[in-house]
Amino acid sequence: MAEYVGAVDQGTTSTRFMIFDHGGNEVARHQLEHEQILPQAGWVEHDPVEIWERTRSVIETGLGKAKLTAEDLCALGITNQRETTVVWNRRTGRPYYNAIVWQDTRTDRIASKLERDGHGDLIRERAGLPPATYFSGGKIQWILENVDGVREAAEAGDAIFGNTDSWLIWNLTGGTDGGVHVTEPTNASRTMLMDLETLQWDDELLALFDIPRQMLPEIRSSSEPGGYGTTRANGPLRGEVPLTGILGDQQAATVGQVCFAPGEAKNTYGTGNFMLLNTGTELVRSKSGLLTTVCYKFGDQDTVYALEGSIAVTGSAVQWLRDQLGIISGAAQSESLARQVDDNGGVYFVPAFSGLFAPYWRSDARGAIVGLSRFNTNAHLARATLESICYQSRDVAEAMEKDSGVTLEVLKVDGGVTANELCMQIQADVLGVEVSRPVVAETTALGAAYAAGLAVGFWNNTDELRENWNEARRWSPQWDEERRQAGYTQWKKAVERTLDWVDVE
Ligand SMILES: Nc1ncnc2c1ncn2[C@@H]1O[C@H](COP(=O)(O)OP(=O)(O)O)[C@@H](O)[C@H]1O
Ligand SMILES: O=P(O)(O)OC[C@H](O)CO
Repeated sequence: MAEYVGAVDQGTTSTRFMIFDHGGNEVARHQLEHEQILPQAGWVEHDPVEIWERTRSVIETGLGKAKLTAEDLCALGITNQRETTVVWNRRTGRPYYNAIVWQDTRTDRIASKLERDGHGDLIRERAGLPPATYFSGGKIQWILENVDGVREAAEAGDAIFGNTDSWLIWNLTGGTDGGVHVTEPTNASRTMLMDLETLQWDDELLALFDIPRQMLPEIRSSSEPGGYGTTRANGPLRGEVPLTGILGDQQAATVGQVCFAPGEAKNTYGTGNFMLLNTGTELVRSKSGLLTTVCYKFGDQDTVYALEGSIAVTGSAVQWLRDQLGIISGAAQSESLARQVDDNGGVYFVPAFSGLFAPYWRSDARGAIVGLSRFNTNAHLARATLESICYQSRDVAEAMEKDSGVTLEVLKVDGGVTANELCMQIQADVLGVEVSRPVVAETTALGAAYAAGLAVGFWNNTDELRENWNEARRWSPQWDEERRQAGYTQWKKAVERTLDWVDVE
């Protein structure tokens, strides 16, 4: 009997392969970054061929590090950056264009026209999303309209779309030689093209973007007992392993954090931040700027939904301090620099590089550093950057409490930024709630492994998974209410200053 489950986590900045045992413990991992292609302001692309090559490499090396073979894996799960759009030719296997990444804002005119033409309410009602550059629908439309030959090929059934889950599964299952073209509801719910209730592509939504239905992958479940397909013996695993789980990365982290009960929430701190609250089988429509999304759909069980607060720029603001400003040499130094001061010295930084996502949804916003005086130093800017991560999280937490009626008592956290102890302390202070980080911080890959392992009976049910979760570290609020409120009031003023900056009409 195979004793392990494998998971590929295809993220915004890197691709990881991880192997877990039955206790949810990490057995091996390998990770490789890929290039961030920034052709002009607001555009962000990835090379899909590079992503597939990195995926092959991390699987081969990860398996080698663990001294395991395909026979040791009972199943393979995939989790991925959501929304990022790949269109490729099913006969040649070649992408027509680079992947257009979720952060890319080139479709701002498409999104604002949808609202202007009065289609916003239909999209909000049926897909659970506001018209925004973030989601895949506009990105597919942009490729159809701007890349030669794609529309004809799409109508002929040759040009097909996928998020990176579909792209990798198609390649892992044989590519041009019988690759399967599938996805599942957590990814599909981020396209603006799926009906949240039927979990099927919706013709009325497809018509708004003029997207031929035959481009789209088949929507299966997130944990598929029969499997979507098996890996090929000539592929990176050198053997046939059933592919049985797919989850968008933020939903995977929710599963990895075992938020299986309504009212349980997690916040993942990576390139951006994503707070998800499990709302059970009830579809809660947000009135406060959150997204309604599918949390997971395991086999033929009822669909579980979530409310999500998506924040575009958090960890990537720390990267900006390193790469564009050069005031730190590595992400971890943001902590030591910020610790040189006791507070932000009056400085607030709103990193609205891609406009503002939840709960504002303002593509006309751009970044601002406000409150500067001659007294301020790099240390204040580093501190303001960490605070911006925490204040943006408070914005979405407030919206979540309003929409759901749930009061957050403890926030489960994960992701790269949670290595920053100061940032997590500020988070507890800004929210006024306990913040808790688990022992296995790689909750995204773990969630994909859980989805895959549940499908093949490696784990019997979600109760068994709960037993694998253990707390590693907890931060308690230290600020008094007056300081908390004063800081948040200033933050809201700073956000106001970023709005209505670019003309998207
Ligand atoms: N010690 C740290 N302090 C602050 N930010 C950090 C730290 N370590 C990593 N990061 C940030 O975390 C992000 C990477 O986290 P990760 O969870 O790997 O992201 P993703 O899955 O989005 O690629 C980067 O944006 C990086 O700047
Ligand atoms: O790859 P991450 O961790 O930055 O997550 C990206 C999100 O899925 C975008 O919606």
